[in-house]
Amino acid sequence: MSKDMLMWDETIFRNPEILELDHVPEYFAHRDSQLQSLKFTLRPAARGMRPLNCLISGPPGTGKTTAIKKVFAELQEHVKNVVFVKVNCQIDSTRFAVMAKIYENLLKVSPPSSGVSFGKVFQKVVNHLIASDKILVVALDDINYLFHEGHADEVMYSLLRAHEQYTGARIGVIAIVSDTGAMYKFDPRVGSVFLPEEIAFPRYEYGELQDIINNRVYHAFFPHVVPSEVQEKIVEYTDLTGDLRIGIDLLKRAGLNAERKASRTVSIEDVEKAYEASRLLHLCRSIVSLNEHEKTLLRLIAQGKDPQTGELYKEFHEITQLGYTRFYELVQKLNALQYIDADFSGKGMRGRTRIIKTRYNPADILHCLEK
Ligand SMILES: Nc1ncnc2c1ncn2[C@@H]1O[C@H](COP(=O)(O)OP(=O)(O)OP(=O)(O)O)[C@@H](O)[C@H]1O
Repeated sequence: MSKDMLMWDETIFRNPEILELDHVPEYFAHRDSQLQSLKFTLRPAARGMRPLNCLISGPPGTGKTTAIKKVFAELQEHVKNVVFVKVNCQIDSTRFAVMAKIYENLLKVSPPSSGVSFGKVFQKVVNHLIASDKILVVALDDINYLFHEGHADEVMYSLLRAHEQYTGARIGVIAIVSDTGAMYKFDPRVGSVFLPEEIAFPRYEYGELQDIINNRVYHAFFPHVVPSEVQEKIVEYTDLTGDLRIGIDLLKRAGLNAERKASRTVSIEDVEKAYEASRLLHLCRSIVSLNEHEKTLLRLIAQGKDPQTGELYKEFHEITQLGYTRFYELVQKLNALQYIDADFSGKGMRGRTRIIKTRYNPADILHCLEK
C-alpha cells in the first residue's frame, strides 16, 4: 500500500465537529463592530431597563445567527435578571410555535399542545416574567419565515406592546432578517413601536473569506491535508455565493470525498464534486421548511407540465382537494419566497391565464424536494 493512502483506521480530520454548521466558532473574526452594537443595544437590560430593539439584516451565511449565539452566551454568564431566548422561525414558523418556544424556555415545560390560544400562552409568559422580575430578550432568527399570513406582525406586536397591557413587563426584541432578495415589511402598527437599532451584516470580502476558511482548515484538518491551491478553490466557490455556510459544507464534503478514496490530501476534483451538493445547500434547507401542500404545489410547478394557472389549479385540487382561494394564497407565498415567478400585476388572476415558472433550475428544486 502506498504511503499516500490512508489506513482504514486513519483520518484526515483533526477535529471534525469544527465543520458542523451549528458549531459556534471560537474564532469569529471581522464582526467586531456588529458584536459591539449588539451588546450596546442589550446593555440596558443588565441595569434592569428594557433593552433597545434591534433589526439585524444581511445575506445568508454572514454570521448573524453566530453573533447572537455568542453575545447571548457571554451576557448570560454575567447577567442573571435577563432571560435570552433565540427562536429559529424556520422551525417554529407560526405565531403559536414561536410563543410556545418562549414559554418552554421560561417555564421549562411545554404549553399544552391543543386547546390553548396564542393569547393565553402569551399571557402566561408575561405573568411569569413579572412574577419572577425578569427581563426577556427574544431573538427571532430568520423571521422571514413568519412574514406570511401575518404571523410576524402578530408576534412582534404582542411582544413589543406587552408593557402597555401588563404593567412591569420588560421585553426586548431582536429581529433577524436574511436578505434573499424578497422585500419584507412590518405592518405600520408594528413599525411605530419597534423603532430598532439597525445592524447590517454585509457579505464578507474575499480576503475575509480567505482568513476565516484558512482558520477552519487549520483546526479541522491535520497539517498538509488541504493544499493551498485547493483551499483557494474553496474560497472562490464561497465567494461566488457569498455564503460562508457553503464554504464550510464544501470543506466537509471535499474532505469526505478524499477519505472515500483513502487519500491523504484533498484535491481540486474532491472540491468540485462536493460543490454539486453544497451549492444546493441553501435551496434545500429552505425547501425543507415548507409544509406538505406548499411542497406539492412547488413540485407541480417544477415538473412544469401545465404552467398555465388554470390547469395547475386543477392538478393541485385533484391531489389536495383544496379550493381556489387556498391555492391562490400558496402561489402568492411561493412567489414571495422567490421560488417561482408569477406575475400578479393584472387585475387579479381569476379567469385569466397566467404562466407560473420556477426561478431556479426545476431539476434542482425537484432534487431538494426528494430529500
Ligand atoms: N466571522 C466568522 N468567522 C468564522 N465563522 C463564521 C463567521 N461568520 C459565519 N461563520 C460560520 O458560517 C456559518 C453560517 O453562519 P451563520 O449561521 O451565523 O449565518 P447567518 O447569517 O445567520 O445565515 P442565515 O441568514 O442563512 O441564517 C456558520 O457555520 C458560522 O460558524
